[in-house]
Amino acid sequence: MSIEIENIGKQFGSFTALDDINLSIPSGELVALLGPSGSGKTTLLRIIAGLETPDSGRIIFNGEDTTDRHVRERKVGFVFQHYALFKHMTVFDNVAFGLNVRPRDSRPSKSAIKEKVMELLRLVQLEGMAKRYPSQLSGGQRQRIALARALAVEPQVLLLDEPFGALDAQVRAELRRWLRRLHDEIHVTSVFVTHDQEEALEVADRIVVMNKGRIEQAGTPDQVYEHPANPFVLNFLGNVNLFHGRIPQPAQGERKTVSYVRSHDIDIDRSQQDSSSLSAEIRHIQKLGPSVRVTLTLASGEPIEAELTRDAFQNLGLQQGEQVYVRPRQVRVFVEDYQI
Ligand SMILES: Nc1ncnc2c1ncn2[C@@H]1O[C@H](COP(=O)(O)OP(=O)(O)OP(=O)(O)O)[C@@H](O)[C@H]1O
Repeated sequence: MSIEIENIGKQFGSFTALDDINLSIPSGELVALLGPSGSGKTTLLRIIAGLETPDSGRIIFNGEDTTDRHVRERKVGFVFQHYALFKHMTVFDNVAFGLNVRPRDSRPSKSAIKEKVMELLRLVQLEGMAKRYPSQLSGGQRQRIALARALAVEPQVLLLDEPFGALDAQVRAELRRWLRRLHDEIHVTSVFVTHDQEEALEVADRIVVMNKGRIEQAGTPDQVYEHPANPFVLNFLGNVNLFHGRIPQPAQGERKTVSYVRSHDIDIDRSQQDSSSLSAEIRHIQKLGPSVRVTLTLASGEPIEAELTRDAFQNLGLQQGEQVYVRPRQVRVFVEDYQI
C-alpha cells in the first residue's frame, strides 16, 4: 500500500510540531524518519496511524483519503519502543490476540489462527517459544514477538516507533539486520522512527531527515550521506568539523561560508604533504574499538577532530602533545543553505 502525506500540519497550542509535511511513500518501501528528539517524528507516525488528527493536510492510502478514517479501519500494525506485550498471556496468545478479538463473523477458525501464529513465530525465528510468557524472553525476543503480533492481522502498513530503542547496542544491531531481511521477505510498506543515524543508514530504503517539524531532506541512505542538502543533514549524519571563512562571490560581494569536514575524511601526516596540509598539535587520543579519535588544535587555535582506523593510528605511532599535519580529503562548503 502506498502512502501520500500531503501538507500535514500540527500544532500543540502555539508550538508547531509539524509544518507542512509532504512525502510520498511507494508501496513496499521501508522508510526511516530520522531526526533529533522533538523533531516531530512520532507525531507524524501517529498521524499516519490515525492515532492523532492533523490540523491540516491529508493522508492518502493507495489513492484513498484516510484522514477521517478510524485507526481500526486503516489496517496498520504497530510496534513501539516499550514492548506492549500482555504479561499474563503466553507468546502464542499474544501473537493470536488481534485475530482472537475480531468479531465472530470475520474471525478465523481456531485451527486457522493456530496455523497463522505458528507461521509468524517461524518468521520471527521463535517457533519454540509459543508457550512461554513475556517475562521468560529477552528484550530482543520480546520485540520480535511484538512484531509477529503486529503482523498477525496482515497490516497494509507497518509503523515502528523506535522499536529497538530500549535494547543494548549489540542486540539492537542484530535486530536491525534481521528487520531488513524480514522486510525483504514480506515487503509490507513500513515506516520506522529512529534518532539513530546508523540504524537508519543500515536498514532503510529511504531516509527522511526531520528537524523542527520540517523535512530537511529525503533520499536513499547514499544520497543523504554523500550529498547532504544542508549543514543540518551533514551534521546529523556523522561527526563533522566546521571552519568559518569568507569566499568572494562575484554577484553578491563577499559572503560568509562554513566549510565542513567529516572526522573520518581527515588524514594525519608526520610531514607536510601539499598546500592543503595544516600544522596541528595533538591534544587528546581516544580509542573507540576499531577506530581512534584524535583531537587536535590548528595553528589558528581552532579545534579539529580526526577519526583514524586503529591500523593507521598504530602505523603513525601518534602521541599526545606531538606536532603533526592534518589534511582534509573532502571539504563541503555551504553558503547560507546552499552547498557549492
Ligand atoms: N500531546 C502533546 N501535547 C503537547 N506537545 C506535544 C504533544 N505531543 C508532542 N508534543 C511536542 O511536539 C514535539 C514533537 O514531538 P514528537 O514526539 O513528534 O518528537 P520526536 O521527533 O518523535 O521526538 P523523540 O525522538 O524525543 O520521541 C515535541 O516538542 C513534543 O514535546
